[in-house]
Amino acid sequence: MSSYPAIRPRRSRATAWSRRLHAENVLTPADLIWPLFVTGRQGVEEPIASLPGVSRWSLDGIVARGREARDLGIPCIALFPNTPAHLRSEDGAEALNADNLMCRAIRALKDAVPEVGVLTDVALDPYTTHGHDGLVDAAGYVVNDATADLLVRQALVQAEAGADIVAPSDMMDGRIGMIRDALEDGGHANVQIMSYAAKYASAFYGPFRDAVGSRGLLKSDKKTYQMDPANAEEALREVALDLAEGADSVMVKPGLPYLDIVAMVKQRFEVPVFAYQVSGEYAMIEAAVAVGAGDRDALVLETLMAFKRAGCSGVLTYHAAHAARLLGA
Ligand SMILES: NCc1[nH]cc(CCC(=O)O)c1CC(=O)O
Ligand SMILES: [Mg+2]
Repeated sequence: MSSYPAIRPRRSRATAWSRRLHAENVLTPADLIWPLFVTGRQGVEEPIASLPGVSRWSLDGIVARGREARDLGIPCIALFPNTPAHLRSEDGAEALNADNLMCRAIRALKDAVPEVGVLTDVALDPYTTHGHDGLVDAAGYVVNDATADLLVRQALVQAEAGADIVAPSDMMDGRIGMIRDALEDGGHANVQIMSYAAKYASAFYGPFRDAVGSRGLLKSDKKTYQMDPANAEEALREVALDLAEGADSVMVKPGLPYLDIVAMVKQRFEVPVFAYQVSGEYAMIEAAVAVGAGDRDALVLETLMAFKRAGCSGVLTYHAAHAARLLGA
Protein backbone atom coordinates (compact mmCIF):
# COMPACT_ATOMS: atom_id res chain seq x y z
CA MET A 1 0.00 0.00 0.00
CA SER A 2 1.45 3.31 -1.00
CA SER A 3 1.05 6.33 1.20
CA TYR A 4 0.55 8.53 -1.84
CA PRO A 5 -2.80 10.21 -2.42
CA ALA A 6 -5.07 8.04 -4.53
CA ILE A 7 -6.80 11.05 -5.95
CA ARG A 8 -4.74 13.87 -7.38
CA PRO A 9 -6.81 16.87 -8.51
CA ARG A 10 -3.54 18.41 -9.71
CA ARG A 11 -3.23 15.76 -12.46
CA SER A 12 -5.77 17.49 -14.66
CA ARG A 13 -4.02 20.83 -14.13
CA ALA A 14 -0.58 19.64 -15.20
CA THR A 15 -0.70 20.80 -18.82
CA ALA A 16 -2.25 23.68 -20.69
CA TRP A 17 -4.28 21.43 -22.99
CA SER A 18 -5.71 19.57 -20.02
CA ARG A 19 -6.60 22.75 -18.16
CA ARG A 20 -8.45 23.90 -21.27
CA LEU A 21 -10.22 20.55 -21.51
CA HIS A 22 -11.40 20.73 -17.92
CA ALA A 23 -12.46 24.37 -17.84
CA GLU A 24 -16.02 24.57 -16.51
CA ASN A 25 -16.68 28.02 -17.90
CA VAL A 26 -15.63 29.96 -20.96
CA LEU A 27 -15.45 33.67 -21.50
CA THR A 28 -15.94 35.02 -25.01
CA PRO A 29 -16.53 38.48 -26.50
CA ALA A 30 -20.20 37.44 -26.76
CA ASP A 31 -20.40 37.73 -22.96
CA LEU A 32 -19.67 41.44 -22.99
CA ILE A 33 -21.78 44.60 -23.06
CA TRP A 34 -19.77 47.77 -23.64
CA PRO A 35 -20.99 50.90 -21.80
CA LEU A 36 -20.24 54.10 -23.73
CA PHE A 37 -20.65 57.76 -22.75
CA VAL A 38 -21.96 60.23 -25.31
CA THR A 39 -21.24 63.95 -25.56
CA GLY A 40 -23.17 66.40 -27.73
CA ARG A 41 -20.00 68.26 -28.72
CA GLN A 42 -18.88 67.51 -32.25
CA GLY A 43 -15.76 65.66 -33.29
CA VAL A 44 -14.30 65.27 -29.80
CA GLU A 45 -13.12 62.60 -27.43
CA GLU A 46 -13.36 63.78 -23.81
CA PRO A 47 -11.28 61.69 -21.39
CA ILE A 48 -12.78 61.14 -17.93
CA ALA A 49 -10.14 61.74 -15.27
CA SER A 50 -11.55 59.34 -12.69
CA LEU A 51 -12.01 56.65 -15.35
CA PRO A 52 -8.59 56.50 -17.04
CA GLY A 53 -8.83 55.02 -20.52
CA VAL A 54 -12.57 55.77 -20.86
CA SER A 55 -13.88 58.79 -22.78
CA ARG A 56 -17.08 60.49 -23.75
CA TRP A 57 -17.48 60.28 -27.51
CA SER A 58 -19.27 62.53 -29.94
CA LEU A 59 -21.70 60.82 -32.29
CA ASP A 60 -19.06 60.03 -34.92
CA GLY A 61 -16.92 58.46 -32.20
CA ILE A 62 -19.88 56.44 -30.93
CA VAL A 63 -20.42 55.07 -34.42
CA ALA A 64 -16.71 54.21 -34.66
CA ARG A 65 -16.96 52.36 -31.34
CA GLY A 66 -20.03 50.55 -32.69
CA ARG A 67 -18.00 49.31 -35.65
CA GLU A 68 -15.20 48.34 -33.28
CA ALA A 69 -17.67 46.36 -31.15
CA ARG A 70 -18.96 44.56 -34.23
CA ASP A 71 -15.44 43.72 -35.39
CA LEU A 72 -14.51 42.46 -31.91
CA GLY A 73 -17.59 40.28 -31.61
CA ILE A 74 -19.14 42.33 -28.78
CA PRO A 75 -22.90 41.86 -29.21
CA CYS A 76 -24.25 44.92 -27.41
CA ILE A 77 -23.48 48.52 -26.46
CA ALA A 78 -24.97 50.42 -23.51
CA LEU A 79 -25.39 54.17 -23.94
CA PHE A 80 -25.18 56.94 -21.33
CA PRO A 81 -25.51 60.61 -22.30
CA ASN A 82 -23.72 63.59 -20.79
CA THR A 83 -26.48 66.16 -21.07
CA PRO A 84 -25.28 69.79 -21.27
CA ALA A 85 -26.22 71.92 -18.24
CA HIS A 86 -28.67 74.13 -20.13
CA LEU A 87 -30.78 71.07 -21.04
CA ARG A 88 -31.03 69.79 -17.46
CA SER A 89 -34.06 70.65 -15.36
CA GLU A 90 -35.83 69.77 -12.10
CA ASP A 91 -38.08 67.29 -13.89
CA GLY A 92 -35.55 65.97 -16.40
CA ALA A 93 -37.88 66.74 -19.31
CA GLU A 94 -35.02 66.41 -21.81
CA ALA A 95 -35.27 62.64 -21.23
CA LEU A 96 -38.54 62.75 -23.20
CA ASN A 97 -37.16 64.72 -26.14
CA ALA A 98 -37.21 62.41 -29.16
CA ASP A 99 -34.21 64.26 -30.54
CA ASN A 100 -32.10 64.25 -27.38
CA LEU A 101 -28.50 63.09 -27.34
CA MET A 102 -29.46 59.54 -26.37
CA CYS A 103 -31.92 59.20 -29.26
CA ARG A 104 -29.48 60.70 -31.75
CA ALA A 105 -26.84 58.19 -30.62
CA ILE A 106 -29.28 55.28 -30.88
CA ARG A 107 -30.25 56.27 -34.42
CA ALA A 108 -26.63 56.82 -35.48
CA LEU A 109 -25.65 53.38 -34.20
CA LYS A 110 -28.64 51.55 -35.63
CA ASP A 111 -28.03 53.23 -39.02
CA ALA A 112 -24.34 52.39 -39.14
CA VAL A 113 -24.12 49.01 -37.38
CA PRO A 114 -27.60 47.52 -37.07
CA GLU A 115 -26.13 44.14 -36.17
CA VAL A 116 -24.93 45.44 -32.79
CA GLY A 117 -27.56 45.60 -30.04
CA VAL A 118 -28.22 48.93 -28.33
CA LEU A 119 -29.14 48.96 -24.65
CA THR A 120 -30.40 52.22 -23.17
CA ASP A 121 -30.49 53.49 -19.61
CA VAL A 122 -33.94 54.44 -18.36
CA ALA A 123 -33.58 56.88 -15.48
CA LEU A 124 -33.65 60.64 -15.13
CA ASP A 125 -30.26 61.34 -13.53
CA PRO A 126 -28.44 62.43 -16.72
CA TYR A 127 -31.19 65.02 -17.28
CA THR A 128 -31.98 66.45 -13.82
CA THR A 129 -30.43 69.44 -12.09
CA HIS A 130 -30.36 67.55 -8.77
CA GLY A 131 -28.77 64.36 -10.10
CA HIS A 132 -31.49 62.04 -8.82
CA ASP A 133 -32.98 59.28 -10.97
CA GLY A 134 -36.52 60.59 -10.49
CA LEU A 135 -38.69 63.54 -9.48
CA VAL A 136 -37.94 65.07 -6.09
CA ASP A 137 -40.68 66.49 -3.87
CA ALA A 138 -40.45 69.49 -1.53
CA ALA A 139 -39.04 67.31 1.23
CA GLY A 140 -36.31 66.00 -1.06
CA TYR A 141 -37.90 62.56 -1.43
CA VAL A 142 -37.76 60.86 -4.83
CA VAL A 143 -41.42 60.17 -5.59
CA ASN A 144 -42.23 56.79 -7.05
CA ASP A 145 -45.36 56.83 -9.16
CA ALA A 146 -44.94 60.18 -10.91
CA THR A 147 -41.37 59.17 -11.72
CA ALA A 148 -42.52 55.83 -13.11
CA ASP A 149 -44.95 57.66 -15.44
CA LEU A 150 -42.03 59.64 -16.85
CA LEU A 151 -39.84 56.55 -17.16
CA VAL A 152 -42.52 54.87 -19.27
CA ARG A 153 -42.46 57.82 -21.65
CA GLN A 154 -38.65 57.86 -21.66
CA ALA A 155 -38.51 54.15 -22.51
CA LEU A 156 -41.01 54.65 -25.35
CA VAL A 157 -38.97 57.52 -26.80
CA GLN A 158 -35.87 55.30 -26.73
CA ALA A 159 -37.74 52.39 -28.32
CA GLU A 160 -39.04 54.70 -31.06
CA ALA A 161 -35.45 55.75 -31.76
CA GLY A 162 -34.45 52.11 -32.17
CA ALA A 163 -33.30 50.84 -28.78
CA ASP A 164 -33.17 47.04 -28.69
CA ILE A 165 -33.09 46.68 -24.90
CA VAL A 166 -34.38 49.28 -22.46
CA ALA A 167 -32.72 49.00 -19.07
CA PRO A 168 -34.42 50.84 -16.22
CA SER A 169 -31.73 51.67 -13.65
CA ASP A 170 -33.88 53.84 -11.40
CA MET A 171 -35.23 51.29 -8.86
CA MET A 172 -38.76 52.77 -8.75
CA ASP A 173 -41.37 50.18 -7.76
CA GLY A 174 -43.71 48.92 -10.46
CA ARG A 175 -42.03 50.49 -13.47
CA ILE A 176 -41.19 47.23 -15.26
CA GLY A 177 -44.84 46.24 -15.68
CA MET A 178 -45.78 49.76 -16.75
CA ILE A 179 -42.99 49.91 -19.33
CA ARG A 180 -43.83 46.41 -20.63
CA ASP A 181 -47.48 47.42 -21.15
CA ALA A 182 -46.50 50.61 -22.91
CA LEU A 183 -44.06 48.81 -25.20
CA GLU A 184 -46.70 46.24 -26.15
CA ASP A 185 -49.33 48.93 -26.77
CA GLY A 186 -46.81 51.03 -28.69
CA GLY A 187 -45.93 48.33 -31.19
CA HIS A 188 -42.60 47.39 -29.60
CA ALA A 189 -43.32 43.81 -28.60
CA ASN A 190 -39.74 42.74 -29.38
CA VAL A 191 -38.01 45.46 -27.41
CA GLN A 192 -36.48 43.72 -24.41
CA ILE A 193 -36.40 44.93 -20.84
CA MET A 194 -33.25 44.29 -18.86
CA SER A 195 -34.17 45.37 -15.38
CA TYR A 196 -31.61 46.73 -12.98
CA ALA A 197 -33.52 44.63 -10.45
CA ALA A 198 -31.01 44.49 -7.61
CA LYS A 199 -29.17 47.78 -7.71
CA TYR A 200 -27.42 48.81 -4.55
CA ALA A 201 -26.77 52.26 -3.12
CA SER A 202 -23.06 51.92 -3.74
CA ALA A 203 -19.88 53.92 -3.28
CA PHE A 204 -18.61 52.39 -6.54
CA TYR A 205 -20.55 54.74 -8.85
CA GLY A 206 -18.39 57.84 -8.40
CA PRO A 207 -16.56 57.88 -11.74
CA PHE A 208 -19.81 57.20 -13.63
CA ARG A 209 -21.34 60.31 -12.08
CA ASP A 210 -18.32 62.27 -13.33
CA ALA A 211 -18.85 60.78 -16.79
CA VAL A 212 -22.52 61.78 -17.06
CA GLY A 213 -21.90 65.04 -15.20
CA SER A 214 -24.15 64.42 -12.22
CA ARG A 215 -21.60 64.04 -9.41
CA GLY A 216 -21.41 67.71 -8.43
CA LEU A 217 -25.19 68.05 -8.74
CA LEU A 218 -26.27 65.15 -6.55
CA LYS A 219 -27.58 66.23 -3.18
CA SER A 220 -27.67 63.62 -0.41
CA ASP A 221 -27.63 60.00 -1.63
CA LYS A 222 -29.85 57.43 -3.35
CA LYS A 223 -30.58 55.25 -0.33
CA THR A 224 -34.37 55.73 -0.44
CA TYR A 225 -34.54 53.91 -3.78
CA GLN A 226 -31.34 51.91 -4.28
CA MET A 227 -30.81 48.88 -2.06
CA ASP A 228 -28.95 48.58 1.23
CA PRO A 229 -25.68 46.62 0.75
CA ALA A 230 -26.65 44.68 3.90
CA ASN A 231 -29.50 42.92 2.11
CA ALA A 232 -29.66 39.75 0.03
CA GLU A 233 -33.19 38.36 0.58
CA GLU A 234 -34.54 41.69 -0.52
CA ALA A 235 -32.69 41.29 -3.82
CA LEU A 236 -34.58 38.05 -4.43
CA ARG A 237 -37.88 39.83 -3.78
CA GLU A 238 -36.91 42.62 -6.16
CA VAL A 239 -35.96 40.13 -8.87
CA ALA A 240 -39.18 38.14 -8.40
CA LEU A 241 -41.25 41.30 -8.82
CA ASP A 242 -39.45 42.47 -11.96
CA LEU A 243 -39.72 39.03 -13.55
CA ALA A 244 -43.44 38.87 -12.72
CA GLU A 245 -43.86 42.30 -14.29
CA GLY A 246 -42.24 41.17 -17.54
CA ALA A 247 -38.48 41.70 -17.36
CA ASP A 248 -36.66 39.56 -19.96
CA SER A 249 -33.45 39.59 -17.98
CA VAL A 250 -32.29 41.00 -14.68
CA MET A 251 -29.18 42.79 -13.59
CA VAL A 252 -27.21 42.88 -10.37
CA LYS A 253 -25.15 45.99 -9.74
CA PRO A 254 -22.38 46.58 -8.73
CA GLY A 255 -20.61 43.42 -9.83
CA LEU A 256 -17.74 41.79 -7.99
CA PRO A 257 -18.77 42.78 -4.45
CA TYR A 258 -22.22 41.32 -5.18
CA LEU A 259 -21.40 37.99 -6.84
CA ASP A 260 -23.22 36.24 -3.98
CA ILE A 261 -26.38 37.97 -5.18
CA VAL A 262 -25.71 36.94 -8.79
CA ALA A 263 -25.32 33.30 -7.75
CA MET A 264 -28.44 33.33 -5.58
CA VAL A 265 -30.56 34.93 -8.29
CA LYS A 266 -29.32 32.51 -10.94
CA GLN A 267 -29.98 29.46 -8.78
CA ARG A 268 -33.38 30.62 -7.62
CA PHE A 269 -34.88 31.91 -10.85
CA GLU A 270 -33.06 30.25 -13.77
CA VAL A 271 -33.33 33.37 -15.93
CA PRO A 272 -30.70 35.39 -17.79
CA VAL A 273 -28.72 37.33 -15.18
CA PHE A 274 -26.35 40.14 -16.03
CA ALA A 275 -23.98 42.07 -13.81
CA TYR A 276 -22.54 45.54 -14.13
CA GLN A 277 -18.85 45.76 -13.32
CA VAL A 278 -19.29 49.43 -12.48
CA SER A 279 -17.08 52.46 -12.86
CA GLY A 280 -15.52 52.24 -9.39
CA GLU A 281 -14.58 48.61 -10.01
CA TYR A 282 -12.95 49.57 -13.30
CA ALA A 283 -11.13 52.42 -11.54
CA MET A 284 -9.88 50.06 -8.82
CA ILE A 285 -8.33 47.75 -11.39
CA GLU A 286 -6.72 50.65 -13.23
CA ALA A 287 -5.41 52.10 -9.94
CA ALA A 288 -3.93 48.73 -9.01
CA VAL A 289 -2.25 48.49 -12.41
CA ALA A 290 -0.90 52.05 -12.09
CA VAL A 291 0.94 51.23 -8.84
CA GLY A 292 2.22 47.91 -10.14
CA ALA A 293 -0.02 45.83 -7.89
CA GLY A 294 -1.27 43.62 -10.68
CA ASP A 295 -1.30 42.84 -14.37
CA ARG A 296 -4.15 44.51 -16.23
CA ASP A 297 -4.84 41.73 -18.73
CA ALA A 298 -4.88 39.04 -16.05
CA LEU A 299 -7.03 41.10 -13.67
CA VAL A 300 -9.53 41.89 -16.40
CA LEU A 301 -9.90 38.31 -17.61
CA GLU A 302 -10.02 36.84 -14.11
CA THR A 303 -12.70 39.22 -12.87
CA LEU A 304 -14.81 38.69 -15.98
CA MET A 305 -14.50 34.92 -15.68
CA ALA A 306 -15.67 35.22 -12.06
CA PHE A 307 -18.93 36.69 -13.34
CA LYS A 308 -19.41 33.75 -15.67
CA ARG A 309 -18.68 31.28 -12.88
CA ALA A 310 -21.25 32.99 -10.65
CA GLY A 311 -23.87 32.47 -13.34
CA CYS A 312 -23.93 35.59 -15.48
CA SER A 313 -25.08 35.48 -19.08
CA GLY A 314 -23.06 38.61 -19.66
CA VAL A 315 -21.27 41.53 -18.05
CA LEU A 316 -21.40 45.26 -18.61
CA THR A 317 -17.79 46.34 -18.39
CA TYR A 318 -15.71 49.34 -19.41
CA HIS A 319 -12.98 46.84 -20.19
CA ALA A 320 -15.15 45.21 -22.88
CA ALA A 321 -13.10 46.18 -25.93
CA HIS A 322 -9.81 45.39 -24.22
CA ALA A 323 -11.11 42.04 -23.00
CA ALA A 324 -12.51 41.17 -26.43
CA ARG A 325 -9.12 41.91 -27.99
CA LEU A 326 -7.43 39.68 -25.41
CA LEU A 327 -9.94 36.94 -26.15
CA GLY A 328 -9.01 37.23 -29.81
CA ALA A 329 -12.38 37.63 -31.44
N1 LIG B 1 -29.22 55.71 -13.33
C1 LIG B 1 -27.99 55.91 -12.82
C2 LIG B 1 -26.91 54.93 -13.12
N2 LIG B 1 -26.88 54.05 -14.16
C3 LIG B 1 -25.65 53.38 -14.09
C4 LIG B 1 -24.95 53.88 -12.99
C5 LIG B 1 -23.59 53.50 -12.49
C6 LIG B 1 -22.70 52.78 -13.42
C7 LIG B 1 -21.27 52.83 -13.05
O1 LIG B 1 -20.87 53.26 -11.96
O2 LIG B 1 -20.47 52.40 -13.89
C8 LIG B 1 -25.73 54.83 -12.37
C9 LIG B 1 -25.27 55.61 -11.21
C10 LIG B 1 -26.15 55.88 -10.09
O3 LIG B 1 -27.08 55.13 -9.79
O4 LIG B 1 -25.91 56.90 -9.45
MG1 LIG C 1 -37.83 46.94 -7.84
